[in-house]
Amino acid sequence: MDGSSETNEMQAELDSVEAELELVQLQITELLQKQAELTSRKNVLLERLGEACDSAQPSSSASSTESCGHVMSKQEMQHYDGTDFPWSKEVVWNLKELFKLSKFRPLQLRAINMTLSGKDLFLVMPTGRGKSLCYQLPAVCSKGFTLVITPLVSLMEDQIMYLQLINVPAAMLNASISKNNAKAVMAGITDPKSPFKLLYVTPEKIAKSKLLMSCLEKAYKAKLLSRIAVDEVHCCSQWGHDFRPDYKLLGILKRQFPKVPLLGLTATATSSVLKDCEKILCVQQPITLSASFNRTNLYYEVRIKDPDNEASICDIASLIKSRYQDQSGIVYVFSQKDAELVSSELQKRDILAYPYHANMDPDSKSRVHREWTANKIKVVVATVAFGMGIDKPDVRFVIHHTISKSIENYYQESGRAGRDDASADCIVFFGFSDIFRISTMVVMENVGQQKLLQMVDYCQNLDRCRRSLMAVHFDEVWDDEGCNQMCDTCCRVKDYSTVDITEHAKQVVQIMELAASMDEKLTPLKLVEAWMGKGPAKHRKTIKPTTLSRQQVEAVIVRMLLQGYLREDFSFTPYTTYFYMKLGRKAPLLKIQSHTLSMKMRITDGRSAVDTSDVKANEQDIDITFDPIVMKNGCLPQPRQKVFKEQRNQSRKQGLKPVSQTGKWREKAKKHLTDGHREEEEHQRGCIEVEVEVNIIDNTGVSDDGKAPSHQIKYCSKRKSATTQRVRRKACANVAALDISPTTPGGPAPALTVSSSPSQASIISDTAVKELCDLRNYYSKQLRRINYMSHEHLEQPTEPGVLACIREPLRSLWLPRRVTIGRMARSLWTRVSGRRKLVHDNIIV
Ligand SMILES: Nc1ncnc2c1ncn2[C@H]1C[C@H](O)[C@@H](COP(=O)(O)OP(=O)(O)OP(=O)(O)O)O1
Repeated sequence: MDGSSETNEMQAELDSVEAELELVQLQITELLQKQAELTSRKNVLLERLGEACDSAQPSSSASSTESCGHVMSKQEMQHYDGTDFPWSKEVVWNLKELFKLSKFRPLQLRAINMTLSGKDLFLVMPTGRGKSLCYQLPAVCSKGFTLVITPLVSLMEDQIMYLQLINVPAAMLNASISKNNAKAVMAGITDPKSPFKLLYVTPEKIAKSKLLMSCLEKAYKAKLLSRIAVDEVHCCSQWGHDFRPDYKLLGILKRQFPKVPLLGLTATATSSVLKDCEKILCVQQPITLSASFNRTNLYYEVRIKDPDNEASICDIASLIKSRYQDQSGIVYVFSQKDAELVSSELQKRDILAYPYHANMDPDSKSRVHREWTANKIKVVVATVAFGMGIDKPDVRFVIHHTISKSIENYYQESGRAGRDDASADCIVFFGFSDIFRISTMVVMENVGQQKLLQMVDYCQNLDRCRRSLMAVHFDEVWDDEGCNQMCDTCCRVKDYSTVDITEHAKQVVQIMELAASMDEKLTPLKLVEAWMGKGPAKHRKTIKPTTLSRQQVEAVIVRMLLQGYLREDFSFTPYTTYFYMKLGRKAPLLKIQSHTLSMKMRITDGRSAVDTSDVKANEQDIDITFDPIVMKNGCLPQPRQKVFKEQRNQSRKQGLKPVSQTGKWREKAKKHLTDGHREEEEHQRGCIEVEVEVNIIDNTGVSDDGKAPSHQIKYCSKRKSATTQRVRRKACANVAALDISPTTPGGPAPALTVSSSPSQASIISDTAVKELCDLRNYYSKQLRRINYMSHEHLEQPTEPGVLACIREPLRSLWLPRRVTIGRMARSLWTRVSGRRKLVHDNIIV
């Protein structure tokens, strides 16, 4: 054997050893993960066991549970549940006579006694459990007034209306009140007779009004400022889901008024978010009281959504008509367009439903809200804009037409049901394509993808009670027994069986590998189709079509995604986000003989199956909703009308050629390029020409949580082409001047017009130069700010050191939304590199 073949053999063996090592490493990681899960479960159980023993022996000593910052024994805690405080009689009297409530809910009395004792407190209580009472009642029992910081004017108005109704004097200061009114309120702050017991202000007011701060200073000196309540306190922290920059400046309150007790209230805050809030608000070792998030009166259920949008709305309509006749409810949808569509479809089916979304004028919004509250409207079909401040006690159902983007969001939204403690239902319609629809929207968020997958897991996981899956997100354990058959998984436990899906998963991996070998990327829909024996034959070759139903196919793919055998792959252009499937980290494990993968599925007639109606629906020609997932500004193409399906089927029957071979294509390519779709075309090489309607929604148009990007195009038809590089060049050359004219968010006119065919004189257009200058100015401004603030922080004796000087300025630094800056940078890069390439290719010099 010569030297070189020996080297080759050694190299080959090394490769195989390395591959094996990689597999072993994966198995170790899996086992470690399992170990971590079991250990954390063990710890929780031990803690609960300890608690159970403690409560069985009340005299035994003390372990601190609910106190986070400040260590307080259990006995000490329980002491605050008593009614032997100097203020207790007044508190109980006011509860009954003023607030007309018969008794306190869990933790309310403890929180009230603690804040009346002058302690700083964080109160974490589920939405609708009565946090407001914990500062309203103490306000009435104290001298002077309580300052309440609230993020929304509508929330303030709601509270003031309610307080006026029960004869508690309250005032507010915000941009919507008249100058005279504001003057009177300012005077009231320092009035020893305290004309109001509660003063509601926005955080912006605290940050910007020097007059307010000086009035509060005087009130503090005169001992009239009895308490500070910070509602939605999680808004202080960037790690919370609803960060507001002005909340960051509220630390001034505790610095200026150190002796005034502070009460922070929130429905959603993890311990790390609270730690952050503690620092931002400058409170020293506050006590944290956390009420259980388990809403025992809510029944949780997940239903599989029909892929056909119309059919899915039909399902919702018949559900409402059969189960909730004449009852009040909410249907949450993904987009404003969905809100309009679903509400009008429900109306057609005699359901009194109205839409609610951020793009409606304020009058229409408040009319819908008012009439729904007064039971004149039965159902509100809403985006997430219908949120804070919704406090209708008798909401009997909350249906999600599309899954929420995280468990926390779902908990909040579904939590609007059953606030009167009577039973209510929370039902999600879980659709395969919705996962990717939302995925592309949250891709720019910090842990958006991770949170979405947790929500998907909630919908798909039949191993555990829905409640217990939700509890993990609130650092709680809700036993399956504790669910009391109040979720569909617990109710139908006998209908489920664990199925070995290893062989199915292997087939999926084969299809993915085949696609990779052809240098092709598969969208989720293409993967489903290929596995089911549909779509281009090259995607499956010798791989046998699966015998599973479409719904099972989707379930297996989702399972593989959740477990890391598959993963998402995004591809970005300045205008579009593309979504594909990729083999995940764990995929190689499926090559090991002994490795198995299983999941629970519903059993009917001895086989894991789905409703026959669903199978039927699946056997119909499916829509090409995301083929590939062409996202315009974070929004997926919407299902087309039947007419388009027919057109498409017809063209399929006729047999389609790659469009680059048709003369017609050139015309189209030219048109599309002139329409400014050049970047999209680049991503569509190797695709079959199909008609897809792309739903592009502008900044005001997607899902009302501000994630919508910028272009103001409503709808457009788009062609996915099999164009080649050569064709594109040619088309490009045919086009004399190519204008890309994006519109700025909310602005009607195109903000920029960049010639993509640079003249002899300018390699980079004026607009691009302007953009570069703007970007440079922006960064130099931020840099100046960092310098300035670093200097300021170095001079602060409380937080010395280099770390503080770096961390603090960065904390309060204003940055544009991630999406905006990402898009700006990408757009700029595309243009600059495009021009650089042109120069390089000697096209223009
Ligand atoms: N002890 C009680 N007994 C009966 N009802 C109560 C009690 N305390 C409060 N409520 C009612 C009053 C309201 O209608 C409802 C919700 O109270 P509220 O203070 O608005 O909740 P919250 O502030 O925790 O919710 P959100 O997080 O939505 O702001 O509960």
